[in-house]
Amino acid sequence: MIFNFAKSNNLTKKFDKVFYRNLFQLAIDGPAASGKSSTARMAAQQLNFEYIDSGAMYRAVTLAALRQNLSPTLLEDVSKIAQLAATSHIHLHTTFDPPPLPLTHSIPSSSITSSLPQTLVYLNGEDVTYEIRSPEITNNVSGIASNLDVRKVLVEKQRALASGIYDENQNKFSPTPLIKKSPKGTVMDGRDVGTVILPNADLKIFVTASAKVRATRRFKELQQQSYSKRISQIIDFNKVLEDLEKRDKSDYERKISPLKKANDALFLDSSHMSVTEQVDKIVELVLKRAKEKNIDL
Ligand SMILES: Nc1ncnc2c1ncn2[C@@H]1O[C@H](COP(=O)(O)OP(=O)(O)O)[C@@H](O)[C@H]1O
Ligand SMILES: Nc1ccn([C@H]2C[C@H](O)[C@@H](COP(=O)(O)OP(=O)(O)O)O2)c(=O)n1
Repeated sequence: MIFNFAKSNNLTKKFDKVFYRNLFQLAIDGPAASGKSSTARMAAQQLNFEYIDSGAMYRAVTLAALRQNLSPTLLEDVSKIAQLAATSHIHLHTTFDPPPLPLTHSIPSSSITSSLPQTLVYLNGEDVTYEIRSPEITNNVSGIASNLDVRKVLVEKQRALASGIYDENQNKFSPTPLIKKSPKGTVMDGRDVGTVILPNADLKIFVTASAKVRATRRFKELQQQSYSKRISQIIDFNKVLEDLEKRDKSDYERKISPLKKANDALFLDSSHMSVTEQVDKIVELVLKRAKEKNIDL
């Protein structure tokens, strides 16, 4: 099924007004490993907000495309990838109380993050949470994300998700709001949330850190993943840094929706901040903005 964009646009506009009148929208953008998703999830937990990981949706489409041997550089494959983005059921579920990771003697206790919130990602009902973080997907996602047709489809779904009118299980837009629990707002992170997806967000934060700091974070994350999967794998820091800089270049320089700070976004350099400090700062900025705008959180 291909979405009727004109129709879904009208729906989005209509319910943006009705449903989001009193809900807070927080947009967080920034380069890879700046700490967007982990801190956005923790801030969402503290604020009772819904969390939407827009990057996970690009990753899920990349996985679907690679499984069908489709390449974003081949003209004949491009429309097939956009079609896959439209027809795939991508379901995000953030759990604030995840089950503990399997313990092995080789995991340093400092690296166990089981008490942190996690976002489970389902592609057509299959749990692909870990698969979409593999180096193969990471190295191919920029090519898919720079495709205009894919972006049109996913931006539409992301806006509808933030407005509570997209049913991820059915892959359908709904005429009535779907969020069953009552979050006080939405936080979405990505590259174009403040500039394209939610241009009227109540607060926009552009978070970054130096490439070396970000590569160190990714390096530690990859080491931890190989511990928990019980595989001994040599991870080369210079390769992690090189891949990250390559992806930065592609995210910043692409023609469509490049990674860019929105004019009205606040800049947050997390190079010298701990995760807790970063979360506290985000929560503080949200509470301050909500007070200024008379939004009751
Ligand atoms: N301020 C911080 N200090 C140290 N590590 C951090 C910080 N913010 C995030 N991290 C860690 O860095 C890694 C990448 O963070 P993540 O939130 O996935 O980044 P992004 O979503 O921007 O790609 C994660 O392992 C996370 O726990
Ligand atoms: N709103 C978004 C979110 C992500 N993307 C692209 C850019 C990134 O290279 C990929 C993956 O995003 P993701 O946030 O998962 O990547 P990192 O965790 O920051 O490494 O998707 C995008 O183009 N627009």
